[in-house]
Parts: sequence; structure tokens; C-alpha cells
Amino acid sequence: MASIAIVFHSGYGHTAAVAESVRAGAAAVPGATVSLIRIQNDGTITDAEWATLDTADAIVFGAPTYMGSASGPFKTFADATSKVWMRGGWKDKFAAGFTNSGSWAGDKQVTLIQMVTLAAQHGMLWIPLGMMPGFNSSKGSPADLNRTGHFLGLGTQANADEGADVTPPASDHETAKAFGRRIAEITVKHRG
Ligand SMILES: Cc1cc2nc3c(=O)[nH]c(=O)nc-3n(C[C@H](O)[C@H](O)[C@H](O)COP(=O)(O)O)c2cc1C
Repeated sequence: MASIAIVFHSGYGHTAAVAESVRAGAAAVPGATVSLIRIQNDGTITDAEWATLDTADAIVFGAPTYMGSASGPFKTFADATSKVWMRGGWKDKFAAGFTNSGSWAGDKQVTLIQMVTLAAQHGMLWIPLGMMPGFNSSKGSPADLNRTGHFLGLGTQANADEGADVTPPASDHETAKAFGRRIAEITVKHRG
């Protein structure tokens, strides 16, 4: 079996809903076990959750984009990973990342770059989204997968005035499931 841990922060539930779709996509792959770890608003996770990250074959980072970068609690968590960094604990694990924000762009790319950099500092192996961009031609529509056109990781968009039960829309959740599947397939292939 190959183990995948999704560790994410969500202030208002939208990124949590995306995390659940990434989980569902990964869990559908035979040979994969998936753990969902929610970073608290003070940036902490439990000792048992740190242990789960230690034994995972792949770690998927998730955060909303706040003020043009990953949310403060995610950054607090990222800083706390320096203890793992000291002992090279995540070296050669697979890594991937996703972010959700209110605007279509909204500087999500900055958050994904933060996550790539975090993974690189740990010596991890980054898995990009691996999907063609959608909604970028006269025949495209917001129902396309990867409608926000990200490559480094997954970028979803949630309307600022709606709850996580209706936004991000189905196309983003389908993109998240496909991304979860891809991460799990690669992890099972190489570590299963
Ligand atoms: C403090 C704060 C800062 C935000 N900054 C941005 C931003 O830089 N770009 C953007 O597109 N949306 C921004 N938003 C909107 C959130 O990204 C959006 O509401 C997102 O769905 C929240 O995710 P969550 O429910 O998982 O917390 C911001 C929201 C808050 C609360």
C-alpha cells in the first residue's frame, strides 16, 4: 500500500471541501490509503498527525490564498516543519499542492510557489497538476476541468458571497478528484 496525507488549512470551509475532493480522487485508486489532516486556525496539528505525515509516501499541501499568499495558519504549520527538515524526515517523499481563493487569479500562483518551495526545501519530489488548461478558447466554458489554467498545482475559485456547499463549482471539484487520482497513481506506481 502507498500512503497519501493531505494536510490543509481552511478558514471558512471552501478549501476543506476541495481537500475532500482531492481525498476522494486519491482514495479511489487501488493500493492507496489517504489521510486528511486539517491545520487548526492556530497553525497546529496533533502529534498523531505529525506521525502520519512522517510515514506518508506523499504529502499534499492545501491552503486558501489570503492577501496574496498561503493563509497565516498554513505558514505557521510550514514553519513548524523546520523540525522535520532538521532530520531530513520528508526527503524523497512525493509532494503536491492546491489552493483556493475568491478571484479567478487572486495571486493563487504565489501560494503554489510557496508550496513548491517548501517541498524543495524538504527535498521532496513535486507532482504538478498534469492537466491541460480549460476555458481558454472560444469553445471553452467554466464547466471545463482546470478552468483557472494552473500547472504547478490545483487552483480553485470560490465566489466570495457563497458558502462551501455551492462554491467552488463542480468543475473545480472534478479537477480536484482528477488531481487526487494522479497523485495516488504516481505514488502507488513508485512506492506501492
Ligand atoms: C484575510 C483574507 C484574505 C483574502 N485574500 C485573497 C486574495 O489575496 N486573493 C483572492 O483571490 N481571494 C482572497 N480572499 C478570499 C478567499 O481566498 C476565499 O474566500 C476562499 O474561498 C477562502 O477559503 P476558505 O473558506 O477555505 O478559508 C481572502 C479572504 C480572506 C478572509
